[in-house]
Amino acid sequence: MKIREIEPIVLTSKEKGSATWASTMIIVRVITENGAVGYGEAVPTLRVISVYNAIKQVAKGYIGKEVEEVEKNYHEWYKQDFYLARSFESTTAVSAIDIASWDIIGKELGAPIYRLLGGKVRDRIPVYANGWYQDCVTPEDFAEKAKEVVKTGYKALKFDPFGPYYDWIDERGLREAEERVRVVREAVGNNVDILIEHHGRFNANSAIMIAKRLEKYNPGFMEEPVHHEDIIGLRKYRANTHLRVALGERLLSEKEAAFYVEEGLVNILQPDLTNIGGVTVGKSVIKIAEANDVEVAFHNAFGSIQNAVEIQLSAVTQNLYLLENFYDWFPQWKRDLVYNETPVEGGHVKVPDKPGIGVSINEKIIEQLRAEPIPLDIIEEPVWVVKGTWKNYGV
Ligand SMILES: O=C(O)[C@H](O)[C@@H](O)[C@H](O)[C@H](O)CO
Ligand SMILES: [Mg+2]
Repeated sequence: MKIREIEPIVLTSKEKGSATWASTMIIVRVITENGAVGYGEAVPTLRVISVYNAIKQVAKGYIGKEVEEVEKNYHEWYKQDFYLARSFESTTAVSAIDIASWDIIGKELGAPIYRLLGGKVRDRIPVYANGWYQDCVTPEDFAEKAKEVVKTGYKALKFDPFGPYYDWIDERGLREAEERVRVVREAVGNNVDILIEHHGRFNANSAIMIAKRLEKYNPGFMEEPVHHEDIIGLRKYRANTHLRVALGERLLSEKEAAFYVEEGLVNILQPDLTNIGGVTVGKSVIKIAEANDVEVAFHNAFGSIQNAVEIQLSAVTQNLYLLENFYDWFPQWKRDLVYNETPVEGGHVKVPDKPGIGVSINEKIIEQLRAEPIPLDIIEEPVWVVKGTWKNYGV
């Protein structure tokens, strides 16, 4: 089936997400010559306009191609683009089109993606909570909300306890971060995994000081402890702490993921199907991790189509640690977009059996919330921060 049309669509609403960049979704609708329709999702961040335009450019390479030939189509674009693995805009565009292609293939064959990839190894996906700590500043704020989260059945939660500290941290920052983590540990008990998000913003020395302060609370992992491209710093960090490192949300290709895994720089890999190359690249990255005793916890911070396809891949991942989950902190419209077909129950999501990405798309929501891509305003609290945890801090 030849691809006839590829349409990028920006969705946004007055009802916002828990982080600024999560308030918008960029989705892609792929239509074949015989009228089959599939959906994918791309990453918004601060680059809504450039991603929207990148999808239009990448589409030129996919229109007229056989939708089933996902491997060939990916490599054809890799060859054309030249800078593919260096361009987030291009890889997220390819990823979204690839996801939509798999959606179409699954729908044509009447099979969910997990069946096309060898079948599921589990029926329910264990998830961890993120996005739950909006407006938390004091240790008590964090403890109170953490208690509510575990009450609903979550066995793991992630948060960033470092407020507006950036690049380096001082004694006050260390003490306050420790206090937040200490009270959360006390609030949730010892059977819940506490996952520490650094958002890739510290130099190695500060990250090492943080690790030493927090190790007594047994964090499940330390995520992106140093700046993304600081491989020297990451090596230094690895040499100075035994804590497990999680990273992967900014990896843009199979080779890049292989490098981190094979160099022993990561314990828990967090590939994001919406920018690493979709299902086509994602399925082999899982295998690279598995062969090297690295667990997988897909990065899943944007929208309900990303969530749906990552549930499918989590179902086939033997070495799955957890799937990230914002679902309970999504604005309602994101749940409505997939008819709320993937709710979290008792810290798990049931793997849906519908074909393709496993959920149906509510076209009415698309028509209601479709928006022009516009530049986002730059405000003090960066787009990746869970709202209200930075600007109210008072440094
Ligand atoms: O691991 C993650 O989920 C990412 O680092 C981010 O996507 C943020 O957590 C999100 O922006 C909320 O702050
Ligand atoms: Mg992260």
